[in-house]
Amino acid sequence: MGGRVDLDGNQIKPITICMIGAGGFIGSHLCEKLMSETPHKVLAVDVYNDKIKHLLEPATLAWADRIQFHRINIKNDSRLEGLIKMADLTINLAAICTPADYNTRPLDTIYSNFIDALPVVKYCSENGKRLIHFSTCEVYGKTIGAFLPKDSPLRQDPAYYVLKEDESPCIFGPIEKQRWSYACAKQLIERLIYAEGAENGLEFTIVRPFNWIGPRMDFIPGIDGPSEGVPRVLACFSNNLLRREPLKLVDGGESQRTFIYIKDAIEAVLLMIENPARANGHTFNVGNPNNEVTVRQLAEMMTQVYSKVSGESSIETPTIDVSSKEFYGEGYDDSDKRIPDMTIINKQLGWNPKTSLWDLLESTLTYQHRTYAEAIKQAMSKTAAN
Ligand SMILES: NC(=O)c1ccc[n+]([C@@H]2O[C@H](COP(=O)([O-])OP(=O)(O)OC[C@H]3O[C@@H](n4cnc5c(N)ncnc54)[C@H](O)[C@@H]3O)[C@@H](O)[C@H]2O)c1
Ligand SMILES: O=c1ccn([C@@H]2O[C@H](COP(=O)(O)OP(=O)(O)O[C@H]3OC[C@@H](O)[C@H](O)[C@H]3O)[C@@H](O)[C@H]2O)c(=O)[nH]1
Repeated sequence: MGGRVDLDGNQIKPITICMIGAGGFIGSHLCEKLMSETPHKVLAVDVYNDKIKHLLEPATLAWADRIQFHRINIKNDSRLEGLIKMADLTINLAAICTPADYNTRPLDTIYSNFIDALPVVKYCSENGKRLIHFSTCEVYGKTIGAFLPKDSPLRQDPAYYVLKEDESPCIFGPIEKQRWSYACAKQLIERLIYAEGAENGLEFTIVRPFNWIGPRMDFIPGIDGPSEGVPRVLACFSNNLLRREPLKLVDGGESQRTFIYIKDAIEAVLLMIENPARANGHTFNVGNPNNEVTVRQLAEMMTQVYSKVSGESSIETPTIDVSSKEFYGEGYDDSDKRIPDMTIINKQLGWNPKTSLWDLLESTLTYQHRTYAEAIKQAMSKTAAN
């Protein structure tokens, strides 16, 4: 670890990072990377720590003196400012960020993504601390192309769908489509952070993740999360595959997404952490434009990959269609297509994603099978016995 240098050839000095939401999917991978490959210290803040337990115990771990867990709900805990003051950099990951919540718990969603983030921004600004804030690709909303006639040739023109940090508009649906409560709250906190930078000199970086996926994402309903819970698509489809039930395609599975392997994305975050002069004042798309699929194609690929890694044949009817109203309830809406432009992150940090969709699904579904297959079998035989 000694002699590590940044992109400009300068020695990297160890820093202390206050990581809020460190116990979540992205936080757990970021903590792992920081512990295994850097000398930095982490003050890990979250209400849960199950996903980072392996980094906190036993006390004999090589990095034991570099990571500390603080069980804090940032909504109402006065210890937060002290931790931000102790750190050189704050990374805010805390949020409600599963689409099933946006239209069913819009108040919690808006409070979590805007109101609860306000003190974090304020403490960083007042104490002259650097902030890396996690926003989302959802701030772009729908593409301009989505409003063109279905047969318009302009739909093929990247100018109408590639999402650029410094050019693309943010296009949300009407207020009664509460799906956009999340995107809108994230957009406003981005604008506030930007304004703190412009008016009060806050040193900030905004990250817009484009569907990062991998091990430890969300939960498997009825195993390590509520049976009626609806996680993001990777965990929904994993759950269906593990239970040998059809994968549900919302509104025909026509929406398009680009998926990036969590480990590629974490490389980008580490570059931001260690190259402040290149990252400050910027908003970065972090995604993999080469991994675009429709949700239907994702379902088909996951079915094939799962069959390979589990050794089980796939079921006769691998997918079924379901309406968004049935699946998510009233007020759901969707982003049609999400291709990140990579110019800015490439220029500032020289970063590019590496892992193909097939490869990232193979390693992720191998993890899902190893972690959950036995527990699902037991849970299902218990239900059958009752
Ligand atoms: N995973 C993605 O592809 C993706 C895409 C776009 C944006 N993001 C953003 O990245 C961030 C992290 O996402 P993730 O996928 O790791 O989600 P996650 O739900 O796994 O992690 C969020 C963590 O924040 C914690 N948290 C929430 N509210 C808190 C509070 N009041 N006090 C303390 N801790 C709290 C949760 O307990 C959880 O561990 C979020 O801001 C999300 O909006 C993620
Ligand atoms: O079982 C399912 C689950 C989901 N889907 C569809 O799959 C697509 C992807 O769904 P996800 O649950 O991963 O969530 P989305 O990509 O819509 O939003 C995500 O984007 C970026 C982040 O800010 C959040 O993590 C989340 O809002 C959507 O079109 C959804 O309707 C299904 O067809 N079936």
